[in-house]
Amino acid sequence: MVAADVGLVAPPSRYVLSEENRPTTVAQQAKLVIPIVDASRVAMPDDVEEAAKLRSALQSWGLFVVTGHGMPKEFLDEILEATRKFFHLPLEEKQKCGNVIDGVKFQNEGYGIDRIDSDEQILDWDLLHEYTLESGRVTMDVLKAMAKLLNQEEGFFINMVGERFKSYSRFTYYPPCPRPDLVNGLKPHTDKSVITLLLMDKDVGGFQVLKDGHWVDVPMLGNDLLVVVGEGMEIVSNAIFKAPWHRVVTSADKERLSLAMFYQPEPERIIGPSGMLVHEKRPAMFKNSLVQTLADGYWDAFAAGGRTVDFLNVRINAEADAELEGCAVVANN
Ligand SMILES: O=C(O)CCC(=O)C(=O)O
Ligand SMILES: [Fe+2]
Repeated sequence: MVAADVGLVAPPSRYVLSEENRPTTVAQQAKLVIPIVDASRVAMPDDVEEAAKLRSALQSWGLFVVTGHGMPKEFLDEILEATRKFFHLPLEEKQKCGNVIDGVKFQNEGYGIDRIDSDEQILDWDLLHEYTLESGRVTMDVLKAMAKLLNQEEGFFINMVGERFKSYSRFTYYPPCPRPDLVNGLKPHTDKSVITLLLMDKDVGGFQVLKDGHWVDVPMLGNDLLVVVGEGMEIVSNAIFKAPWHRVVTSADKERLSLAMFYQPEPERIIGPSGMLVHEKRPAMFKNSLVQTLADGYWDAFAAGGRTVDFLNVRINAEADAELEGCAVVANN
């Protein structure tokens, strides 16, 4: 690109990050391999080897690639294709299902910045419904396996968050950006969910996770999904499982899609560290909070570039944030 072109294709200035917050070259790629867990194996009661992989993935990353989830390639392709079709509709069509009512009131469902959902007519309801069921099954298996890692009965986390706990789907479209070095696709954040299950674009990468103070690329996963621990899990597990910081960087010439399913506790529940995981050597790391309060605080925390537990002063003990020490990118954001 010649210098004169840069001005023409540069992103609008309000998207351009200050120098210290720009996506930097990703470090230490060669030595790092994102952990992989087989969902069908981890659901087996006696698969000690797979349970050990899950433990190590959670301890060192807070996320992992999930294989063996049983969803056929054609099914996942169909979902991504329907999502793409929706985002390619003219703006007026997409705005018919906008997430702002009467130009003011922001609602959870709809098309818009930050919170994006599907138009059921385009991304047909049956398809999304089936995906919700399938991904719910995978998530339940993961939650059961996580409970067993802590020597608790299978339903430990599921009961804590409530059997009616909710899944929100968020479809995100990242247009190509001529200067990926200057902007975020999605800024650094932790999820507020208990668990997030992510179906990512098969052709365009961009997801990065903060590991030991460095941003690390999560490669494209094909038919595999990504499980990400959220702040809800961090709270109920008394910070034994921690929510990783992650972000998305853009591509100069390709659009990117993702579909995130966020599993969240029933809004009227109070959540806090489980009594089973609080003891003399490990006091409670968080106060109890109403789920709805955490949910409401999330977007303010996101806007401020922080975590909900910190933004709402839910954290009692600083230990849970050790990973972030020395990371200017997030601290300054
Ligand atoms: O688009 C992605 O791959 C990640 C999305 C994400 O992290 C989120 O929606 O919370
Ligand atoms: Fe996220």
